[in-house]
Amino acid sequence: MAADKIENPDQLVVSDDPNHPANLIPSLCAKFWTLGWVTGTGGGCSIRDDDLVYLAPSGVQKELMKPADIYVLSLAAQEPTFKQRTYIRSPPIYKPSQCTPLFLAAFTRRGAGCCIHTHSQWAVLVTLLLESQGPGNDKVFEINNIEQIKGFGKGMNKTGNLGYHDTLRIPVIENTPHEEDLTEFLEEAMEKYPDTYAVLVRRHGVYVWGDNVHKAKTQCESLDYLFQLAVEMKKLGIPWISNVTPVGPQR
Ligand SMILES: CSC[C@@H](O)[C@@H](O)C(=O)COP(=O)(O)O
Ligand SMILES: [Zn+2]
Repeated sequence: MAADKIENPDQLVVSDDPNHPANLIPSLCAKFWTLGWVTGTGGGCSIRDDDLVYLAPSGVQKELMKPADIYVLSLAAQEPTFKQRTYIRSPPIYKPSQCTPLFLAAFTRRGAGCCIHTHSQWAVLVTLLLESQGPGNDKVFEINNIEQIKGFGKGMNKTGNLGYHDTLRIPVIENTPHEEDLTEFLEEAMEKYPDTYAVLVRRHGVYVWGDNVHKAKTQCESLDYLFQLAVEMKKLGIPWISNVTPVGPQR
């Protein structure tokens, strides 16, 4: 529905459907909280339904959010740079998530339907391990020959998922004092790694997106599994990249 045709914006966040974005954001964040992804108000999640983007408020306990707390904006109604954002629906007592411009980058530059931001300690530890490998800004997490890599799509406009022997690459960007200043770095990483579905933020966490909620969640869970595994592998002195020879028919 066109944004200017919406008569009662509050109705945008009222639905009996558990899969409605205004219900899903709170229920997903409650699940993510149990994984340590969105504790202490950090992290979050946003969902796009066609032109409408559903967002959480800033600085709230993300696991306790209610549908009535959700912001809604129309992508078409924004000015081209997305710097001055207007909302169709704003809950009275909050500000929108500081992660909003980063979520919007995933929606507009990648056509994503959902973007998840976690403060998972595994993600942070991976950035610290990469940092300890020496100076240089061009850090990338790389891993291959692990079954869970199959949880990732091959990339934008590509069909199918990565294979067991493929190398998964996740770029790392620098953290900034203000969340929205990360946007420029995130967009640069998206351009440099056109097939990536995630970007790590040094000493902060990770942004993961997908074509829809199911894919974003699958990729975020797969990545967290791989980050944890990678930390344990490092402790055991096992490299993240191995030259296992493929066996069986290659398809
Ligand atoms: C614990 S403060 C974390 C924030 O600075 C930010 O990184 C974050 O993840 C959440 O921002 P928010 O504006 O609450 O949605
Ligand atoms: Zn954050």
